[in-house]
Formats: sequence, structure tokens, C-alpha cells
Amino acid sequence: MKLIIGIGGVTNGGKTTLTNKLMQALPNCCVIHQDDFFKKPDRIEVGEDGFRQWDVITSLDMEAMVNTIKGWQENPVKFARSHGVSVTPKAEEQEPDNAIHILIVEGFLLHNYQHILDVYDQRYYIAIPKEECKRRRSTRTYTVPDPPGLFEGHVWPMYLKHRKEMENNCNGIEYLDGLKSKEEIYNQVYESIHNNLLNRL
Ligand SMILES: Nc1ncnc2c1ncn2[C@@H]1O[C@H](COP(=O)(O)OP(=O)(O)O)[C@@H](O)[C@H]1O
Ligand SMILES: NC(=O)c1ccc[n+]([C@@H]2O[C@H](COP(=O)(O)O)[C@@H](O)[C@H]2O)c1
Repeated sequence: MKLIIGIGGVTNGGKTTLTNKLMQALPNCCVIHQDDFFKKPDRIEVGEDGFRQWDVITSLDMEAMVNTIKGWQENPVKFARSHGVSVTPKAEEQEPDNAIHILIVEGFLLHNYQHILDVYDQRYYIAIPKEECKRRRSTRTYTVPDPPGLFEGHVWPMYLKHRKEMENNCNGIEYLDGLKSKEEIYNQVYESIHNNLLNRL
């Protein structure tokens, strides 16, 4: 059985933290990070506001991300091996459909890409308020560091726009409160994945 879990959410909401904890607990679990598909800085458009427009879907090579998901769907065991994920001996021996294989896809614009909304068996979205988001982001350094004013001028307005679009176009999302402790969020999601797996077995 193959299960694909989509963890979307605002920048610095806690997507990676949650994903890492789930990966340690779930069997045969691979991950795809949307951030790994950012285009090179010279291919990111500069807006009228003077900022490079990082926080839009066209800044990402979504075709490559979809192909990576397809690679996992075609052969999760091979995908796991080539990504350094250990597979249980039982899953190694059996056909992929007879063992549990899980893929977590995480990213800030996951539920805004119409072409693959259906690929996820379960969808989550983590949100935190603006001030907490700004605080957490100020402690982080990206491959291209934020220029002054990017958060207020680009990141947060784009988040509000995309969030509205997502709410209008995407159903079946389980919303998570990113202000809860890391443990609480993890427990909530682990339990919900566990219940989903039990229902499918
Ligand atoms: N539930 C939480 N409570 C407090 N801080 C958190 C929580 N989850 C994540 N963080 C912190 O917020 C920052 C961003 O977390 P991260 O998981 O990298 O976010 P994202 O992948 O959504 O950008 C990190 O410093 C992380 O330790
Ligand atoms: N990884 C990169 O190459 C890169 C470059 C510039 C900005 N970013 C930022 O990454 C953010 C999304 O990632 P997080 O959800 O992990 O914060 C976006 O808000 C974007 O501004 C990433």
C-alpha cells in the first residue's frame, strides 16, 4: 500500500520539524522537500517592488517535483534506497502493494499547485500568526538571505494571497495550529495517519 501525505504551511510554520519527526516513526518513509525545487536566483523574476519574487509557484520547478513524486510511485523501494532511506526486510521482499510505503511531500506552496492536488491521500496545513512567523524567520538564513523588508513587502502578502486561493480551491485539508508544541503537533498528525492506515488495511 502506498500513502502520500502532503504537509503544506506558512514559511517557518514547522513543516520540516514535523516531517523529520514523522520520518523517524513511520516505516519505509521517504520525503520530498518542495524547497529543493527552487530555481536558480538568476531565474527568479524581480517584481515592480524591487524584490525577487521567491514566494510564487513559478519560482519552483514544479514539473521536476512532480516527476520525483512519480519516481517514488513507480518504485518506492528503489526510491528509498537511492535516497538513503532504510526499508524493512519485509518490504524489501514483498511487492510494493503488499507492504506499507509512505511518502511525505512538504512545502509552503504545496496545496496551490492544481495539477497534483489529487495525488495526496492526506493533506495538512500548518499556520502561525504573523508576528511569530516574522520572529522565527528572522532566526533563519536561506541560501539567498532575505533582503531588508522582504517579509513585510513580499513574503507575508504572498502567504495571505495563496492561503485564500488554497481555501477556495482545495478541500479535505486538516489544519494544524503551529503555535502548539512540536510534540503536540506531531502526536496529532501521527494519530491521524495511523487511523488512516488502519482504515485502509
Ligand atoms: N511547534 C513549534 N513551536 C515552536 N517553534 C517551532 C515549532 N515548530 C518549529 N519550530 C521552530 O521554527 C523554526 C522553523 O521550523 P521549520 O520546521 O524549519 O519550519 P518550515 O519547514 O515550515 O519552514 C525552527 O527554528 C523550528 O525549531
Ligand atoms: N531555498 C531557497 O533557495 C530559497 C531562496 C530564497 C528564499 N527562500 C524562501 O523559502 C521560503 C519557503 O521555505 P520554508 O517554508 O522552508 O520557509 C519562501 O518563503 C522563500 O522566500 C528560499
